[in-house]
Amino acid sequence: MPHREELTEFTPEQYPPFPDSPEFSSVQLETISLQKLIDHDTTEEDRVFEACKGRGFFYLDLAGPESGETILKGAGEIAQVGERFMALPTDEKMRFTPKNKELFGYKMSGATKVDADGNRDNAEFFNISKNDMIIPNDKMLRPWPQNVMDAKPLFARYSKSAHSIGMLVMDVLARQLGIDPEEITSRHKIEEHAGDHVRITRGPPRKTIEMPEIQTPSHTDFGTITVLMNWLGGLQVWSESSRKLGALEPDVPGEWLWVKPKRGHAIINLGDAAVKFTNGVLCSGRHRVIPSPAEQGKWPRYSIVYFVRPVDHCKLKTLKGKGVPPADDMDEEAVEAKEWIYHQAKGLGSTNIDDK
Ligand SMILES: O=C(O)CCC(=O)C(=O)O
Ligand SMILES: [Fe+2]
Repeated sequence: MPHREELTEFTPEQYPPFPDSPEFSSVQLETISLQKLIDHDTTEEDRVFEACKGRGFFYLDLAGPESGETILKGAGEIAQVGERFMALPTDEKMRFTPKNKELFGYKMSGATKVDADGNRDNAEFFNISKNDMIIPNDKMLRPWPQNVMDAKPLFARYSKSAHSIGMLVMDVLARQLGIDPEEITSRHKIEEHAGDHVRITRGPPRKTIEMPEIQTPSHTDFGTITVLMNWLGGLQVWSESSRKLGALEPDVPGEWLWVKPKRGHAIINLGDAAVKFTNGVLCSGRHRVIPSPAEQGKWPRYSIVYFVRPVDHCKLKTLKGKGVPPADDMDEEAVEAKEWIYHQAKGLGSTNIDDK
């Protein structure tokens, strides 16, 4: 295994700050304290509810609780695992492409269409299944690269912490909406198989000042809630919130606004399953990733995402609650989460997922 000195790509201590220029207009997001949510601070609970009904994105201050510290420290350690994996030859990485209608494994750069003209993305990512990381090696459902196996306890710890943070927020939202919190917890049991994964993304340094490349195309996340850690700019959100699911391009007029990385904080955003559960009361914000701005663009960009998703065999439907407008699908047999996520991913132009 290479020594620490050989890791040269993920060097957050060297990154210049996000440019302070009106050219790079950024979005104002609320900052919520994880500690206050754990303490059931009602003002903080109201604030998180408002943020999730609005844009569906907020910063989460991770300082204090053990789960927060695990994410803070663990994200950097996972990025180092990612740097080692991304440095492997392409043939080696392609041994881990997704199978079985799942999104776990490696996606090479260019595997996703970014627009109707068929232009392609230019970031690679690797998705590591939560379930395989939290069970003994002989029970795992697929092979993993040696450097992921070497860091399995780290992935297990990270997945459990991110999942618990996501569930804490969802519990607050359920109570605010009068949804029985058990309807949410039973659909997100950590030990049950789900599409949850840690995603390590690497985007290459920017080629030109005009930055025409798209690292991750315009999308809303498919799952319930996402815990994102990044160190360089590049993430953008669409200025207007929209609750329509699926389209590649924003369907309401607006503009892309930068989301400044904030040290010590995760960026939390809701996904389409949260919209579905609440019949559109909660919002899954549309976002994309382009190369980092100005001087920051000289570095390859790493991000570490954890997607909390409903368990494979639960029903994806509107839940009952006094704050949830009734919907047609409330009492009928609904589609199962695994199938629903597969179709959402296909609809986004992913060509690297397979139904075999
Ligand atoms: O890299 C980022 O900052 C965001 C990535 C993202 O939106 C995703 O992987 O769904
Ligand atoms: Fe995303």
